[in-house]
Amino acid sequence: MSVLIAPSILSADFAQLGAEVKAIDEAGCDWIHIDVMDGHFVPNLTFGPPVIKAIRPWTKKVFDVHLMIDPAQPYLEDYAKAGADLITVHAEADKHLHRSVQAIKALGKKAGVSLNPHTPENVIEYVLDSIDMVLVMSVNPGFGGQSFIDSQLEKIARIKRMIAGRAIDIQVDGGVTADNAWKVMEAGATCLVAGSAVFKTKDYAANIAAIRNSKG
Ligand SMILES: O=C(CO)[C@@H](O)[C@H](O)COP(=O)(O)O
Repeated sequence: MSVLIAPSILSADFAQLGAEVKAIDEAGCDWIHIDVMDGHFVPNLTFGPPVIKAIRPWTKKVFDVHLMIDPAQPYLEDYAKAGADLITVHAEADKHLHRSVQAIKALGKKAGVSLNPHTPENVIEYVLDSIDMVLVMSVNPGFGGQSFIDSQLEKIARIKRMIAGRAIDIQVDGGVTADNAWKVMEAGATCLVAGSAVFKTKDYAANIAAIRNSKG
Protein backbone atom coordinates (compact mmCIF):
# COMPACT_ATOMS: atom_id res chain seq x y z
CA MET A 1 0.00 0.00 0.00
CA SER A 2 1.19 3.48 -0.78
CA VAL A 3 2.39 5.70 2.05
CA LEU A 4 -0.14 8.05 3.66
CA ILE A 5 0.68 11.76 3.45
CA ALA A 6 -0.54 13.97 6.30
CA PRO A 7 0.30 17.65 5.79
CA SER A 8 0.76 19.52 9.08
CA ILE A 9 -1.40 22.64 9.07
CA LEU A 10 1.11 24.22 11.45
CA SER A 11 2.73 25.54 8.25
CA ALA A 12 -0.57 26.70 6.67
CA ASP A 13 -1.84 30.26 6.46
CA PHE A 14 -3.75 30.59 9.76
CA ALA A 15 -5.75 33.55 8.40
CA GLN A 16 -7.51 31.15 6.04
CA LEU A 17 -7.24 27.80 7.73
CA GLY A 18 -10.50 26.36 6.34
CA ALA A 19 -9.52 27.16 2.76
CA GLU A 20 -6.03 25.73 3.36
CA VAL A 21 -7.52 22.45 4.62
CA LYS A 22 -9.74 22.28 1.51
CA ALA A 23 -6.73 23.01 -0.70
CA ILE A 24 -4.59 20.17 0.72
CA ASP A 25 -7.57 17.82 0.50
CA GLU A 26 -7.99 18.68 -3.21
CA ALA A 27 -4.20 18.40 -3.67
CA GLY A 28 -4.39 14.69 -2.79
CA CYS A 29 -3.35 14.41 0.85
CA ASP A 30 -4.60 11.42 2.84
CA TRP A 31 -4.98 12.84 6.35
CA ILE A 32 -4.94 16.33 7.87
CA HIS A 33 -2.34 16.53 10.67
CA ILE A 34 -3.25 18.99 13.42
CA ASP A 35 -0.50 19.92 15.88
CA VAL A 36 -1.94 20.93 19.25
CA MET A 37 0.61 22.70 21.48
CA ASP A 38 0.14 24.00 25.01
CA GLY A 39 3.15 26.24 25.74
CA HIS A 40 4.05 23.86 28.58
CA PHE A 41 4.86 20.41 27.17
CA VAL A 42 6.28 22.21 24.14
CA PRO A 43 7.37 25.85 23.82
CA ASN A 44 4.59 26.98 21.47
CA LEU A 45 0.81 27.46 21.42
CA THR A 46 -1.54 26.47 18.62
CA PHE A 47 -5.05 25.08 18.19
CA GLY A 48 -7.77 24.40 20.74
CA PRO A 49 -10.97 22.39 20.11
CA PRO A 50 -12.96 25.41 18.77
CA VAL A 51 -10.47 25.87 15.92
CA ILE A 52 -10.69 22.18 15.03
CA LYS A 53 -14.49 22.35 15.12
CA ALA A 54 -14.40 25.39 12.81
CA ILE A 55 -12.29 23.67 10.14
CA ARG A 56 -14.07 20.29 10.38
CA PRO A 57 -16.68 21.13 7.69
CA TRP A 58 -13.96 21.94 5.13
CA THR A 59 -13.00 18.30 4.46
CA LYS A 60 -14.13 14.72 5.02
CA LYS A 61 -10.56 13.48 5.35
CA VAL A 62 -9.19 12.03 8.57
CA PHE A 63 -8.39 14.60 11.26
CA ASP A 64 -5.18 13.30 12.81
CA VAL A 65 -4.80 15.27 16.03
CA HIS A 66 -1.35 15.25 17.64
CA LEU A 67 -1.68 16.41 21.24
CA MET A 68 1.56 17.97 22.49
CA ILE A 69 -0.09 18.83 25.77
CA ASP A 70 0.45 17.83 29.39
CA PRO A 71 -1.88 16.62 30.76
CA ALA A 72 -3.82 15.33 27.75
CA GLN A 73 -6.40 13.18 29.48
CA PRO A 74 -8.77 15.98 30.66
CA TYR A 75 -9.07 17.26 27.06
CA LEU A 76 -9.54 14.00 25.11
CA GLU A 77 -13.32 14.27 24.99
CA ASP A 78 -13.18 17.91 23.83
CA TYR A 79 -10.91 17.01 20.91
CA ALA A 80 -13.04 13.99 20.03
CA LYS A 81 -16.21 16.13 20.01
CA ALA A 82 -14.47 18.82 17.95
CA GLY A 83 -13.97 16.32 15.11
CA ALA A 84 -10.75 14.34 15.67
CA ASP A 85 -10.74 10.88 14.08
CA LEU A 86 -7.38 9.83 15.48
CA ILE A 87 -5.94 11.24 18.70
CA THR A 88 -2.25 10.88 19.55
CA VAL A 89 -0.85 11.48 23.01
CA HIS A 90 2.82 11.71 24.04
CA ALA A 91 4.31 8.93 26.13
CA GLU A 92 6.44 11.56 27.91
CA ALA A 93 3.44 13.68 28.89
CA ASP A 94 1.38 10.88 30.32
CA LYS A 95 1.88 9.09 33.63
CA HIS A 96 -1.03 6.82 32.73
CA LEU A 97 -0.53 6.09 29.06
CA HIS A 98 -2.56 2.89 29.11
CA ARG A 99 -5.53 4.72 30.65
CA SER A 100 -5.36 7.53 28.07
CA VAL A 101 -5.26 5.04 25.20
CA GLN A 102 -8.31 3.24 26.63
CA ALA A 103 -10.09 6.59 27.05
CA ILE A 104 -9.48 7.51 23.39
CA LYS A 105 -10.82 4.12 22.25
CA ALA A 106 -13.86 4.48 24.54
CA LEU A 107 -14.62 7.77 22.75
CA GLY A 108 -14.79 5.76 19.51
CA LYS A 109 -11.58 7.23 18.07
CA LYS A 110 -8.34 5.74 16.85
CA ALA A 111 -5.44 6.06 19.30
CA GLY A 112 -1.82 6.96 18.67
CA VAL A 113 1.21 7.27 20.95
CA SER A 114 4.01 9.66 20.11
CA LEU A 115 7.68 9.36 21.09
CA ASN A 116 10.10 12.26 21.30
CA PRO A 117 13.52 11.71 19.69
CA HIS A 118 15.15 10.70 22.99
CA THR A 119 12.42 8.24 24.02
CA PRO A 120 13.12 4.55 23.42
CA GLU A 121 10.48 2.50 21.64
CA ASN A 122 10.06 0.00 24.49
CA VAL A 123 7.66 2.37 26.33
CA ILE A 124 4.88 1.30 23.94
CA GLU A 125 5.31 -2.42 24.51
CA TYR A 126 2.32 -2.81 26.84
CA VAL A 127 -0.09 -0.66 24.82
CA LEU A 128 0.61 -2.32 21.48
CA ASP A 129 -2.58 -4.36 21.64
CA SER A 130 -4.72 -1.21 21.89
CA ILE A 131 -3.11 1.41 19.64
CA ASP A 132 -3.64 2.19 15.96
CA MET A 133 -0.51 4.26 15.39
CA VAL A 134 2.95 5.07 16.72
CA LEU A 135 4.20 8.56 15.93
CA VAL A 136 7.98 8.84 15.78
CA MET A 137 9.04 12.46 16.25
CA SER A 138 12.03 13.07 14.01
CA VAL A 139 12.52 16.59 15.42
CA ASN A 140 12.06 17.90 18.95
CA PRO A 141 8.40 18.96 19.00
CA GLY A 142 7.29 22.57 19.10
CA PHE A 143 8.14 24.07 15.73
CA GLY A 144 7.98 23.41 12.02
CA GLY A 145 10.94 23.82 9.68
CA GLN A 146 13.56 21.87 11.69
CA SER A 147 16.01 19.30 10.29
CA PHE A 148 15.30 15.56 10.35
CA ILE A 149 17.20 13.70 13.11
CA ASP A 150 18.79 10.71 11.37
CA SER A 151 19.01 8.53 14.51
CA GLN A 152 15.22 8.10 14.30
CA LEU A 153 15.57 5.87 11.23
CA GLU A 154 16.84 3.07 13.46
CA LYS A 155 13.95 3.62 15.88
CA ILE A 156 11.45 3.38 13.01
CA ALA A 157 13.00 0.07 11.90
CA ARG A 158 12.90 -1.28 15.48
CA ILE A 159 9.24 -0.31 15.84
CA LYS A 160 8.46 -2.02 12.54
CA ARG A 161 9.93 -5.24 13.98
CA MET A 162 8.07 -4.77 17.29
CA ILE A 163 4.63 -4.38 15.72
CA ALA A 164 5.02 -7.16 13.15
CA GLY A 165 1.64 -8.64 12.27
CA ARG A 166 -0.40 -5.87 13.92
CA ALA A 167 -2.42 -3.24 12.03
CA ILE A 168 -0.52 -0.28 13.48
CA ASP A 169 0.64 2.65 11.37
CA ILE A 170 4.11 4.10 11.89
CA GLN A 171 3.86 7.85 11.42
CA VAL A 172 6.98 9.98 11.16
CA ASP A 173 6.88 13.71 11.80
CA GLY A 174 9.48 16.45 11.52
CA GLY A 175 11.88 17.50 8.79
CA VAL A 176 10.36 15.13 6.22
CA THR A 177 10.99 16.33 2.65
CA ALA A 178 10.98 14.91 -0.88
CA ASP A 179 14.76 14.43 -0.47
CA ASN A 180 14.64 12.18 2.59
CA ALA A 181 11.13 10.64 2.52
CA TRP A 182 12.40 7.53 0.68
CA LYS A 183 14.74 6.69 3.61
CA VAL A 184 11.90 7.12 6.08
CA MET A 185 9.61 4.84 4.04
CA GLU A 186 12.41 2.31 3.60
CA ALA A 187 12.87 2.19 7.38
CA GLY A 188 9.18 1.31 7.79
CA ALA A 189 7.06 4.48 7.94
CA THR A 190 3.50 4.06 6.65
CA CYS A 191 2.43 7.69 7.18
CA LEU A 192 4.52 10.83 6.63
CA VAL A 193 3.73 14.19 8.20
CA ALA A 194 5.13 17.20 6.38
CA GLY A 195 4.58 20.88 7.09
CA SER A 196 7.13 23.08 5.35
CA ALA A 197 7.66 20.62 2.49
CA VAL A 198 3.95 20.78 1.58
CA PHE A 199 3.21 24.46 2.22
CA LYS A 200 6.52 25.89 0.89
CA THR A 201 4.92 26.79 -2.47
CA LYS A 202 1.28 27.10 -3.56
CA ASP A 203 1.46 23.95 -5.72
CA TYR A 204 0.45 21.66 -2.88
CA ALA A 205 -0.39 18.80 -5.28
CA ALA A 206 3.16 18.80 -6.70
CA ASN A 207 4.69 19.05 -3.22
CA ILE A 208 2.61 16.13 -1.90
CA ALA A 209 3.39 14.03 -4.99
CA ALA A 210 7.12 14.76 -4.67
CA ILE A 211 7.13 13.40 -1.09
CA ARG A 212 5.01 10.38 -2.01
CA ASN A 213 7.26 9.53 -4.99
CA SER A 214 10.56 10.27 -3.24
CA LYS A 215 13.42 8.03 -4.41
CA GLY A 216 17.02 7.60 -3.27
O1 LIG B 1 4.74 18.37 15.33
C1 LIG B 1 5.48 19.03 14.67
C2 LIG B 1 6.39 19.99 15.32
O2 LIG B 1 6.24 19.88 16.67
C3 LIG B 1 5.49 18.81 13.20
O3 LIG B 1 4.23 18.37 12.73
C4 LIG B 1 5.98 19.91 12.35
O4 LIG B 1 4.98 20.87 12.18
C5 LIG B 1 6.39 19.39 11.03
O5 LIG B 1 6.85 20.45 10.30
P1 LIG B 1 8.03 20.28 9.26
O6 LIG B 1 9.23 19.78 10.03
O7 LIG B 1 7.56 19.29 8.25
O8 LIG B 1 8.21 21.67 8.73
